[in-house]
Amino acid sequence: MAAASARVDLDGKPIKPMTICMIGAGGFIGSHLCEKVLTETPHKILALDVYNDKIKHLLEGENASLAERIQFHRINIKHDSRLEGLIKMSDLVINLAAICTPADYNTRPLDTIYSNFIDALPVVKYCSENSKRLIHFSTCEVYGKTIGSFLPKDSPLREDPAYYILKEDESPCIFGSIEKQRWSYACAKQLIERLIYAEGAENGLEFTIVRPFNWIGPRMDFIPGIDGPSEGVPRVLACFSNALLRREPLKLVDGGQSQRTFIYIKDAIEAVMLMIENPARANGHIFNVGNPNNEVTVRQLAEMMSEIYAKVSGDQALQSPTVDISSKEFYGEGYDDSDKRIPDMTIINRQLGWNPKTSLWDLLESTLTYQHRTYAEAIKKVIAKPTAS
Ligand SMILES: NC(=O)c1ccc[n+]([C@@H]2O[C@H](COP(=O)([O-])OP(=O)(O)OC[C@H]3O[C@@H](n4cnc5c(N)ncnc54)[C@H](O)[C@@H]3O)[C@@H](O)[C@H]2O)c1
Ligand SMILES: O=C(O)[C@H]1O[C@H](OP(=O)(O)OP(=O)(O)OC[C@H]2O[C@@H](n3ccc(=O)[nH]c3=O)[C@H](O)[C@@H]2O)[C@H](O)[C@@H](O)[C@@H]1O
Repeated sequence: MAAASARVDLDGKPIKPMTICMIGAGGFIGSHLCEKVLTETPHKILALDVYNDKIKHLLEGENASLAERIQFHRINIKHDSRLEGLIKMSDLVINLAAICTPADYNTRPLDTIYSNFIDALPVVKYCSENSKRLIHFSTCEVYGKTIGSFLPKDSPLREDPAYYILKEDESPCIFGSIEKQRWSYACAKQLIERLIYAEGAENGLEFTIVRPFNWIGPRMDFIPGIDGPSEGVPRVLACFSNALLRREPLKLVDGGQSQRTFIYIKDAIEAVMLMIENPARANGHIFNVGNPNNEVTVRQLAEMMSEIYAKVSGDQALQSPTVDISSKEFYGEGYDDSDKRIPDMTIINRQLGWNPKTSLWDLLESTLTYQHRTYAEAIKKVIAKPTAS
């Protein structure tokens, strides 16, 4: 009889230890997933990435029992013959590798399309040929714009959830015209989803597709000039954190009217763990993973972050905490935006019984505490440095 403490899945069946090939393990989501897998399960990780700074604390053996279950392979999946061998050694493949910062979609559309579609192809192929289960990270951006956004501004139908809630098995994918190169990312992600789905239908590939809705938290992206390029433009959490740390106004693109639902990375990782350990319930499904209760406009996000940062840093908020900027000036030609993103949670609830827990205020408070602790001193030094005359 199994020990009372044996790990069991949602159907009460014991979970066997597995080897997970995690591609893109050195990124934001990968670093949190590695931490969770190592600290709470007996599974092993083959961690593939070109960088490992965000998982160094796991690799360097501060805790030897964790470090012995993770093996880092510095691999660029664009061109490395070791990829198939590592996939063959695994029970499960998780693919997180991608270019996924909006500033790149319209300025580096070729790299974006190659990264999100072409470079993912061999991963799908090796999984299919070697009968390996695949969890692939897509994006909520595959929904593009809401149907409601095409209605007249004063239409009462805009208030009807049927016109804006995003459902995995019903909502269409609505992108802008080809010259709006913003959609290069969403379109590449959509095509790789379709290919994975077809591999499942025609060749029996066991797959799960994850559509994250703005997961945020510690270790997301970089702070320009500190642990990333000075001219780099990360996603909104890091852009706003950078401005707060430097005591500069937060830039609101096109007035900050777009709406997003933000979810705490730690809540989202719980959902991924359920997918990993419940293949019978997760295979063949596409899952929205987001927090429908945490909706704000980008302007509201900026105001909330300014208030919370003042609290955690002890510094007074700026008199004018935000400034408007056009999308053309901020991102360049070809930018476009998703108007509103609220995930429908029916499928993930039914299959995995998962729900997000953390409020926007709480997740911003813990994330901004981390940002302040990690970066405030470094920023002070950079600002104090005399510039060459
Ligand atoms: N964070 C979110 O809220 C979010 C939302 C929607 C979708 N996603 C998707 O989730 C995945 C992970 O996102 P993230 O936020 O952790 O991004 P990230 O940029 O922090 O992580 C991606 C990692 O993949 C690695 N990588 C990229 N190309 C590679 C290559 N050719 N070979 C090896 N490694 C490579 C990068 O070095 C990086 O460490 C992406 O596919 C992204 O599109 C994330
Ligand atoms: O996170 C997600 O779910 C997906 O959405 C993101 O796209 P987006 O939400 O548009 O990217 P952010 O950089 O986080 O921007 C959010 C909003 O803030 C705005 N913004 C961004 C930065 C800034 O300084 N100011 C500002 O107003 C943007 O224009 C946008 O409307 C990225 O495409 C991916 O990481 C991911 O696939």
